[in-house]
Amino acid sequence: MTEGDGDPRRGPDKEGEVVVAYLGPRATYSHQAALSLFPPSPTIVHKPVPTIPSVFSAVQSGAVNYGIVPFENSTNGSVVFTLDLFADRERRNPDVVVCGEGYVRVRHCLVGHPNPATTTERTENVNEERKQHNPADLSDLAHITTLYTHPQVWTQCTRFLSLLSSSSTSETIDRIDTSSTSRAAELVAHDPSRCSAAICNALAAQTFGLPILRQDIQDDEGNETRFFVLRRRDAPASLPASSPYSASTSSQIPTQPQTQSQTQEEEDDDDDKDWKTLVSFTIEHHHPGSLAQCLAVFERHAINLTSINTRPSGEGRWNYVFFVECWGRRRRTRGGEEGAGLEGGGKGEEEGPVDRALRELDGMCRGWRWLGSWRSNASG
Ligand SMILES: O=C(O)C(=O)C[C@]1(C(=O)O)C=C[C@@H](O)C=C1
Repeated sequence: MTEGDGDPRRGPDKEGEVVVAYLGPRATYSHQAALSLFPPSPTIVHKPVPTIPSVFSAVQSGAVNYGIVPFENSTNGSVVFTLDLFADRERRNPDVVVCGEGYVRVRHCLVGHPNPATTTERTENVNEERKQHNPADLSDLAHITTLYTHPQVWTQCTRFLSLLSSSSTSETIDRIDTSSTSRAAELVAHDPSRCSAAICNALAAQTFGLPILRQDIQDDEGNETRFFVLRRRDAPASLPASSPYSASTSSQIPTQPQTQSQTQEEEDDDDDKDWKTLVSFTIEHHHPGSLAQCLAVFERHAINLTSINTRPSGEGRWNYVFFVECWGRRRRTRGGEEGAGLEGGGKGEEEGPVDRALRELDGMCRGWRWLGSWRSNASG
């Protein structure tokens, strides 16, 4: 594996090189997603960038081939930073689409400098025993006055954080948001007061030379985050063959014998099963039923929705962009502008249910955007 230098303007230098941007610095959960979706090889460059917006802009500008962004967490839901970048109110990332997904187990640790008042060689053993026998005993963490982590993390660790607050000797423990969990560890490693701690993963603790004070502090043992792989819409639609999740390495979709009662939509659906699509649209808010009519389009084409999200559209108060994720894939992706008439078809690709649904949606909403279709990699 080669590590990039963190400059989002640095693009693919060598022919055949595939550059994958992720939220850095090293060891973030996004980095872990990047490593599992694009396993290290001489042609893969994993490139840390400082923020989630910089992952989008590196993909949009073509500085990198792919970008990895968190989309939702099993404990606390949607990653609003990512949704806002897809909502793209300022039209900064019009060409960014999703082309893959991956899941990462999220096991948080509290990392930081040990409490000098309770840390001698002898007391360390006592502390260890105390932690094992009574996990609620946090008296060795009484020196912590400031916590750093990514904003998505606080509500994944509510139980531990309330225990920590109630056993703290300081009046309040300040919580400071950071751009990523590894950045939190980096800040704590350089904190001369040694009274701060970060919530991050075990690899980040090791990377920044910090002891792990508590392990597995997330509320849910099975805590997991789903990440998207981004590409430019004019780049190849699939992940490189080296990715374990590329279409060429996934099991082929079995061809089902057509039964007499199978409709055209059901037949198309078989071809596109295992694929997911993300679409955003805006509606006329003052028309009763306009959202229901847009959603009914998917039902008419027998398309199962898997999630719905909203974000403020930025066009007046209480107006929203709706995000619909559904099973199936868009087959026709070339040509004109989204939401202002329909696009031309990809060569040799017949329309499928998603194409037909988008055609209908076009006449029903104010504006819409296809945000990508990809082969699902659901963790079950
Ligand atoms: O900060 C990181 O390590 C990230 O990769 C970001 C992120 C997120 O934004 O959801 C990813 C997974 C966890 O849910 C917490 C933080």
